[in-house]
Amino acid sequence: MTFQVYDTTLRDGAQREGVSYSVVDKLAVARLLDEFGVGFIEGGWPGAVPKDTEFFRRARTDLDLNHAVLVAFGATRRAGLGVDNDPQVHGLLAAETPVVTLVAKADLRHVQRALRTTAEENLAMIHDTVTYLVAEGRRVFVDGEHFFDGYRDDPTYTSSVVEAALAAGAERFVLCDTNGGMLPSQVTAVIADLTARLGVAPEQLGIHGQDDTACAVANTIAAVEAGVRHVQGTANGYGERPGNADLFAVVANLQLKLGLPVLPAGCLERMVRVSRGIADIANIAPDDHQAYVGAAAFAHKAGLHASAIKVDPLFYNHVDPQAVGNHMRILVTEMAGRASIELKSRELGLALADHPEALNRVTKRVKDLEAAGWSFEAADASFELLVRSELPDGAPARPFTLESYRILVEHREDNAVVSEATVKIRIGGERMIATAEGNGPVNALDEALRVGLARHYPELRDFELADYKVRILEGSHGTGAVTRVLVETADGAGRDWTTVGVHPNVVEASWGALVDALTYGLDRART
Ligand SMILES: CC(=O)SCCNC(=O)CCNC(=O)[C@H](O)C(C)(C)COP(=O)(O)OP(=O)(O)OC[C@H]1O[C@@H](n2cnc3c(N)ncnc32)[C@H](O)[C@@H]1OP(=O)(O)O
Ligand SMILES: CC(=O)C(=O)O
Repeated sequence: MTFQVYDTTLRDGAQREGVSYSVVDKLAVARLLDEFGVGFIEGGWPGAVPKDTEFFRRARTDLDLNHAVLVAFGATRRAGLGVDNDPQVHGLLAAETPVVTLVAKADLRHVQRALRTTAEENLAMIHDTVTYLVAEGRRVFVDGEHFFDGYRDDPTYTSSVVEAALAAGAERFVLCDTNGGMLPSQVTAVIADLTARLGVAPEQLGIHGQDDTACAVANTIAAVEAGVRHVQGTANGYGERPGNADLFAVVANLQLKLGLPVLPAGCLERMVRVSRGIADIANIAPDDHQAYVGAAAFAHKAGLHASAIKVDPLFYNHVDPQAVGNHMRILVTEMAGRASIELKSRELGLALADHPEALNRVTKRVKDLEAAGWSFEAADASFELLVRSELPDGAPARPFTLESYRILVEHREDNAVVSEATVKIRIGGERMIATAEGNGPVNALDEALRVGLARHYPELRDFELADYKVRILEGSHGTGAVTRVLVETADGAGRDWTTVGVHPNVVEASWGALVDALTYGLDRART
């Protein structure tokens, strides 16, 4: 039986608190998932959720899928109602998908107390709905809701649910850990017990894990190791409560650890792009620390790690980051040793390794500055200026020399608060005095500096202050508090860079970061 990778981002993933996709969003997510190479995209519950009904209607004309087929999700017929007369079942047919997934109760307690029906009627609901849809030409999967809890409480009844679904023509019966309470060893044991009890092949089963014990991915892998060949999950693990099994981690583990080629060739390398694309559409900030796809998934901070990575990157990476479309990064912080500094410099195109004395000096300066409050981890541009200042060619010269700056903050009668900055600078032999207003002292200072530099450096027109972060750091060893400012600057051509400044005075800390930002940006624009 072929391996089935089944995505439910658009149905179970949309059950995450705070997520609300438009139809256009859903279509865009489906395209990304198709690019990623999943076999099945569960688009939603047509007939129950109006947006999902519309999604399936639009999908017929607007989606041109290469790898995946669309799946409509819904429930078995209602208790006591003929399947022919159940509007919800009609909604599933009207979606015109080749596959339908039915959620069915697999725990007798739910049957009796939540559905308020009998054990037999639940089996009949499953039988009737599956046979009806199969007769209508649909491939049918059955999601056994609360399968594992039901099996623990009453394995005989829960097994009869599996049997009923498969006997009626379901292609796969999906074991759902709906409450997400399972552990991998328990999943393994239940699958062995169920398959022995029923004499079914594990390949006829699927797995759907919720992440309430933070074991959804592990449970999914355990199920595959027990023979299951259908895995369900969502992009980035989005889903109800803590979420679902993260399909990216599941698929990467299957391909890279278990050697199962579950995606078409070339698709795994798209994983980071697809993950971030879906995060954008869902309007959820990507989790930098997410396994495989996070920006920090292959970021190394400890000096000892970097020294081994210099010998072989795989000494501290569990896989080649490029296999999933990610890349390794070396972070320069107080925990850096010479190897980290050398690797980071190499990443920036600087041959520090050829200058061992300079390497020693940079390492010492980084450690001293970090101890004083600097942070180079996110400020590559300041780090580059520092390294270059120790190399024979030197750092780029500052575009001006400062005579002085002054800032006034004015609280006016109408309660408006306006800042005004004046900078006095020299460019070559020329003395410039420039004044500007801003909505805050740093904004005013930035504006005044640009006014002063504009005639000599017209490129500055395209630079903009994209982000500004301030952090007050507690003093240590008898020193007072200092302020760290990170400034992100963009050049309007898709490039941005970050610089850092530290000082007890927030304006002076900002000034340091601003001057680094302009020095770095102008040098890059002119070389
Ligand atoms: C584990 C999961 O995540 S499964 C996916 C769950 N997703 C959703 O619930 C999102 C979409 N849901 C909806 O839009 C609505 O809940 C609807 C349209 C499905 C149903 O809405 P309503 O008719 O107003 O019913 P309500 O939500 O209050 O209750 C669910 C009904 O479905 C019945 N039901 C629940 N599970 C099943 C099932 N597997 N098979 C058949 N009927 C079921 C319940 O018994 C209840 O029936 P009742 O109204 O006769 O008591
Ligand atoms: C079907 C499903 O989403 C669950 O049981 O968790």
